[in-house]
Amino acid sequence: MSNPSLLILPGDGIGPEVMAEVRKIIDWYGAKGGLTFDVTEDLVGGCAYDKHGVPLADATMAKAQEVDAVLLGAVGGPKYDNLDFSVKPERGLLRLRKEMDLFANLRPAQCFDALADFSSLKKDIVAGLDIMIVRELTSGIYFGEPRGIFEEGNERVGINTQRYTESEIDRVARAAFELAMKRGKKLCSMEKANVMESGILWREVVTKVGEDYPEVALSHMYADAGAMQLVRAPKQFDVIVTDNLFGDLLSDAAAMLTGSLGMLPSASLGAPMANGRPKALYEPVHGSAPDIAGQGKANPIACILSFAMALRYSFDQGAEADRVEAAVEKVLADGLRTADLLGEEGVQPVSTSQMGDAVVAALDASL
Ligand SMILES: NC(=O)C1=CN([C@@H]2O[C@H](COP(=O)(O)OP(=O)(O)OC[C@H]3O[C@@H](n4cnc5c(N)ncnc54)[C@H](O)[C@@H]3O)[C@@H](O)[C@H]2O)C=CC1
Ligand SMILES: CC(C)CC(=O)C(=O)O
Ligand SMILES: [Mg+2]
Repeated sequence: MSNPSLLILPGDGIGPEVMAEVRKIIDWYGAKGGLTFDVTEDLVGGCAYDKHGVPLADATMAKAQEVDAVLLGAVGGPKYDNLDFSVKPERGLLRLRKEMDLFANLRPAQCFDALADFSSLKKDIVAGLDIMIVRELTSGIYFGEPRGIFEEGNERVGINTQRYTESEIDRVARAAFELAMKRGKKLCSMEKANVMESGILWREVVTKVGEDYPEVALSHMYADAGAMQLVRAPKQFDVIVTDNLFGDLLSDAAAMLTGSLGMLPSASLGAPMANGRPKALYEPVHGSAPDIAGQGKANPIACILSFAMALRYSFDQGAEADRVEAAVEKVLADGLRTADLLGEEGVQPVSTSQMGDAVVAALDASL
């Protein structure tokens, strides 16, 4: 049987820095962990634009469609801010998500015990936190038409369109209910049905899908109140399902409950392939962090935990995913902190690479 295949797209800014640490873990699995992956690497984002004039070459897109899973670092940066929107680095990532049809973006926010003191919230509010945000990823306002900047009378108008079909809502709702069934059997759906027709339809369809999952306690919240509840009492939630834009915002906010944006992984999943596993792309929730890029300051844990999600969802290696997560937990419990996790007096930060090395050492110790 052939090895599982991985396409690695490090991208821009801190993307290559955090991905280098994931490569150490992939190498560790090849050498000692009994799992060998066929890895190919390619360009996405600004670096792809620099080489090909587009943020995602067709050949890279085709590779992404063929492999068992894609791992992505981050895209974008100030160098590309004034590019025409059609070739901006972020469009490369949007194209991957759309053409791979990765409609369910799983963004788990877990507060490791060692970081409970470091969260933006008080310790008792976040200790033991383990919630899952399911963000719809291939539709909504990031993709709806019409979009653009148009002339209207004697001024310009910027337009984006929030658009959801029933089937788009149905499939992401089902993914969220399935997850809720495996977790705490509680699902909260967030939209703005009070002011948006797409929100009204969202609520109707999620409620209908809920009839197929009578064991799951379904609730609905307006997304603005949901944002407030997320920082007031996050442990009231188990699984949250929401649209593309609200999910983008709520998951960055949830990251700070865990201590840092550098802690939040994600899995973007589509329909099952012939082998029964979903089409999938794994990436940290954070961006290319131009303010710290090239300085060895980036926290690689979000990217490492994204690889753990790949082990779980694409490679049927739940025990190995647990092993990687336990290794991360150990290095944090040992007191290692990248600069984004510093708060305590007198603690010296470790570099991106030292954090990756420590996780590999913890994997060694786990054998
Ligand atoms: N999935 C992706 O590739 C994403 C790309 N972006 C792009 O990234 C660029 C920068 O966007 P920003 O709004 O600054 O968001 P960002 O997520 O890159 O950074 C926000 C803040 O969090 C910090 N941060 C992020 N990741 C970190 C890590 N691993 N370790 C330590 N600190 C970390 C940064 O230093 C910065 O202060 C933009 O071009 C944006 O479009 C933004 C979000 C997601
Ligand atoms: C295309 C991305 C830059 C949008 C984003 O912030 C995200 O998906 O988290
Ligand atoms: Mg985002």
